[in-house]
Amino acid sequence: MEFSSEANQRIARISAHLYPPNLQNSCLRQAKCRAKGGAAGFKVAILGAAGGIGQPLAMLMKINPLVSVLHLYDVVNTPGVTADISHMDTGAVVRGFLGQPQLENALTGMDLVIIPAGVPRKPGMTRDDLFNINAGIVRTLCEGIAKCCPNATVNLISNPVNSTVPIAAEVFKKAGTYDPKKLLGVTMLDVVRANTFVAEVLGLDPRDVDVPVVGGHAGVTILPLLSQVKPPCSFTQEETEYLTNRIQNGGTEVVEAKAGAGSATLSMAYAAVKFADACLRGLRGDAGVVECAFVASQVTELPFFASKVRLGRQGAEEIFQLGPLNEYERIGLEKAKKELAGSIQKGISFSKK
Ligand SMILES: NC(=O)c1ccc[n+]([C@@H]2O[C@H](COP(=O)([O-])OP(=O)(O)OC[C@H]3O[C@@H](n4cnc5c(N)ncnc54)[C@H](O)[C@@H]3O)[C@@H](O)[C@H]2O)c1
Ligand SMILES: O=C(O)C[C@H](O)C(=O)O
Repeated sequence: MEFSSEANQRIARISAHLYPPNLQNSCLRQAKCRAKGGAAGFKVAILGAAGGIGQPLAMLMKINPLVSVLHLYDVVNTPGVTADISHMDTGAVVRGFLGQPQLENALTGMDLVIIPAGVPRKPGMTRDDLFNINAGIVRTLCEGIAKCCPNATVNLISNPVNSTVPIAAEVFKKAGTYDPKKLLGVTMLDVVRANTFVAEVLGLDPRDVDVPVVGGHAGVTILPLLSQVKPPCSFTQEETEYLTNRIQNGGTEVVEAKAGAGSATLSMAYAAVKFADACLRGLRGDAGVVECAFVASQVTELPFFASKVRLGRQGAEEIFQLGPLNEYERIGLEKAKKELAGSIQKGISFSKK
């Protein structure tokens, strides 16, 4: 087979990694066609793309018109997932990368890296029980990001988010590439759940409801600000307690319902795409893109905290204060900060070992 340009040679090399010889020609043909017709847009990598979140997330990002190139990386099964998703007749060019030797190629040139790599919970576990396995996975992947796409925005999904975000920050600091505006822990699922549960109670369409959820992403660190719900409304004490408890335990509700088969994947993929799309609109320069995320923060005395952030060309360009809290929320905030402090410190200590 002859390759006339450097781009074709690259496609052929990738194809040779991913496909048996009889499929390499068709892969090359497809990639060439897509590359020629490829729309202007952002380059996005998903790390952990063959997993329960990764697969539907990859499918939804392939539909996103802001994405021109979609890299799917995992330690297993990416050839199959990539072949499958690449048949969708949408604009993004999809390429698969399998295993650690291909991590650098997966990351080079990316604008946005989304990380759902790592093990999920089983019933009876806390998110912190995932620390021992997921901390090392996140550290390795972030070392790759620091080396190959140090300016990329990172959306970190892997649990425990309250610790993995501090780990990522330490990796980037060590590499000299840390930009706090570009490292975002994904807490969007808490907001998605809060909107849904609050809408149920109010008898509204969830698309018309906006609930800020601040703090972190585990148990009592998930703090819905029900006094700031839009449209403005009020709740009885019983409703407040029911909603706060359901939002804080939404993840556990799914883990128990799945009975050993993992945690939230489909609603998480939806939430991850909603958040990634907001990041891409910010990168494009759209005005007024505001979402909740777990970021480096001065909103409290803790070094990281989830709150509303304005997403722009530089990432989280503005971090909003919490606004007025009622007594119930002030008590919740103190509990959240106490637990968060330990989880953040655990992540930082892991990275300094
Ligand atoms: N932030 C959130 O709101 C939120 C919501 C749901 C799940 N999660 C977390 O997301 C993570 C993934 O959940 P899932 O249900 O998709 O799990 P999963 O086991 O179905 O998929 C994880 C994928 O990661 C891959 N992986 C493992 N090690 C890797 C490595 N070193 N490099 C690249 N890929 C690697 C696995 O091969 C697998 O395909 C879990 O930690 C889970 O707790 C977070
Ligand atoms: O609950 C989990 O373990 C997964 C995730 O963090 C969730 O909130 O669904």
